[in-house]
Parts: sequence; C-alpha cells; structure tokens
Amino acid sequence: MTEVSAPPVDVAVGILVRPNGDVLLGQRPEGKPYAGYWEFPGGKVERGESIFAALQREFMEELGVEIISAEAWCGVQYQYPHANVRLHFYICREWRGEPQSLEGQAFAWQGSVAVSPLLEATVPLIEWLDQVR
Ligand SMILES: Nc1nc2c([nH]c(=O)n2[C@H]2C[C@H](O)[C@@H](COP(=O)(O)OP(=O)(O)OP(=O)(O)O)O2)c(=O)[nH]1
Repeated sequence: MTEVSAPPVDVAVGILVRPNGDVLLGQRPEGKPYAGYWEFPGGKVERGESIFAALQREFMEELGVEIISAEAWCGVQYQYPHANVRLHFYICREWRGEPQSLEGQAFAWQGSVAVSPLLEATVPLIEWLDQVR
C-alpha cells in the first residue's frame, strides 16, 4: 500500500551568530511537541508570508529581537511522527535588542553546543556550523 504523507510545512529558523562565534539556542516550552528539546529559534511560515518575514515575526514574538539582515544558509526536510517539516535555516549576524524569554522558554548562547537533547533534524547542523563561525 502507498503511504500518503502530508505536504511539508515550511519553518523559518534563525541562527544568531555573535562576533565570537557563539550561537543562540532555545528550549521548546511545555505544550509544544518535543517540549524540553533544544532548537534554533523560529517557527512556521504563515500563508502568504515570506520566509524572511516569518523569521522576523518569530524572533520578535519569542525573543523580542529585531532581525536586521539574515542570509539563507541551508534547507532540511524531515518527517517527524507529528509533522513533515521543511526547515529553512538562516544565518543572522545583525539584529537589534537582547534576547528575552517572552514565551517562558530557556535559551542559551553556546560556543561548542552542549545543550541536549536537540531536535533530531537540527543535529547535523551543529557540525556544519563550523563552516560559518
Ligand atoms: N524553530 C525550530 N524548529 C525546528 C528546528 N528543528 C526542527 O526539526 N524543527 C521543527 C519542530 C517543529 O515541528 C517545527 C517548528 O514548528 P513550531 O511548532 O515550533 O512552530 P510555531 O512556533 O509556529 O508553533 P505554533 O505556533 O504552532 O505553536 O520545526 C529548529 O532548529 N528550530
């Protein structure tokens, strides 16, 4: 039998990189699938919205940070039991404001990434990060 899977959901994800190479990760809050897992901040792109606009909206909503510019870096498609996602990772070196925990989530600046567990689709990115720091 052929399995029919839902079309992928686009997700805008931002990797804030400080001049010293540290990157910002957040922990998924209670109530979301994979609560407690660590990820790069971001969220689902809404209908009619560009990926960059979604990135800016999610960073403002979750962290109170204004993304000034960001560069598309790589895309990863991944099938979770709860969702089929297409992740659009952006590298961001220019933003305004200090991250605040506006949704009660923990966050952490990391040099070598030591927080765990990470969302499965995000794990390979950690190794690739050395190319952009
Ligand atoms: N933000 C983010 N999402 C990721 C990463 N890796 C990864 O697999 N995902 C997946 C988990 C989720 O299935 C999806 C993001 O959706 P979400 O539920 O967090 O999005 P949202 O904030 O718009 O949530 P909601 O409005 O539906 O509550 O992408 C990552 O590094 N960052």
